[in-house]
Amino acid sequence: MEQYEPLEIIGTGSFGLIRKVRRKTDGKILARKEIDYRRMNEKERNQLSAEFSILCELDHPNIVRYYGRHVDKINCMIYIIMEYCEGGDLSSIIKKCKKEGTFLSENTIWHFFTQILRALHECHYGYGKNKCGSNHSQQHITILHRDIKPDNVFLGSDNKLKLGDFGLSRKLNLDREFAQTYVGTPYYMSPELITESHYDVKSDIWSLGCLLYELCALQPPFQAKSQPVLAIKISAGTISPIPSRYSDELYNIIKAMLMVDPNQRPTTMELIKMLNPNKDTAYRE
Ligand SMILES: CN(C)CCCNS(=O)(=O)c1cccc(Nc2nc(OCC3CCCCC3)c3[nH]cnc3n2)c1
Repeated sequence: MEQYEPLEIIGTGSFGLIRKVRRKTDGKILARKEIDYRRMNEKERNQLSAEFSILCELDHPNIVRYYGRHVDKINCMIYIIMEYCEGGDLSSIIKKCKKEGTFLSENTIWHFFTQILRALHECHYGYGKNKCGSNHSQQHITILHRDIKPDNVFLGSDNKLKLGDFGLSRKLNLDREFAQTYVGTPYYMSPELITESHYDVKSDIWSLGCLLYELCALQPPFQAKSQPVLAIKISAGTISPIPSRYSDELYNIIKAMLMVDPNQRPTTMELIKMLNPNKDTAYRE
């Protein structure tokens, strides 16, 4: 018996669609990603199973919660059940500011940044939660999100930000090999991807820098009409100043994350310490 009542479609993507559903047992509203796996090639099927194994590891208040999955063999559909975020995505919030000619307050930007940073810290340095009973013990795993952008950050009903859509993420095994192929949003593509096409934790930091810049300026730091020109701007790494209403501290953190040399970019731990220099409990809830 289907335990979820389908409601309206929230949005569609390359994978299929995401729909609001109501759980019949307790009426809880959830989000369901619906994928027709007939249309998937081998690589996409592998990426999907990689996404599942990653979703099982992650359990954090600032990461979209994963409730489980169902395979409907008759209709060749795969369903991924996740937490529904009623506040919509950050890209909608940015669009609304642009339309109204308003800016986000510095407080709101720090509040948003701190939460996305905690989510990314969990991905980069968290311990697998093996919620799906996979064999490893509490072992350190590194998960690269690889597609951090305003469309993938949602506002939950607890008014907390949630990093979502690990559809392109990668689990790095212990020797931290580089994830080879890069996919994701060209705007937020890091310089090292343009040159050597290696992706690692510092590439997520670059994308986080682009996101923080866009929360301030309401537009990405690097823009161009064509990919080659965009690549040149990204490799040069020169950014226009953010609106003067924001503090130097905010601009300095953005500049640090947008250093062309990945080694000069801070890790999530260093960023957390910058945000809370005195307290050492910054990364705990
Ligand atoms: C780019 N957007 C403007 C698209 C319009 C759609 N509005 S919106 O701002 O995402 C929006 C509006 C209201 C509620 C929600 N809640 C929500 N959305 C998800 O995914 C959205 C989906 C992601 C892939 C691309 C298509 C959209 C969730 N995934 C897990 N929990 C989710 N909760 C989102």
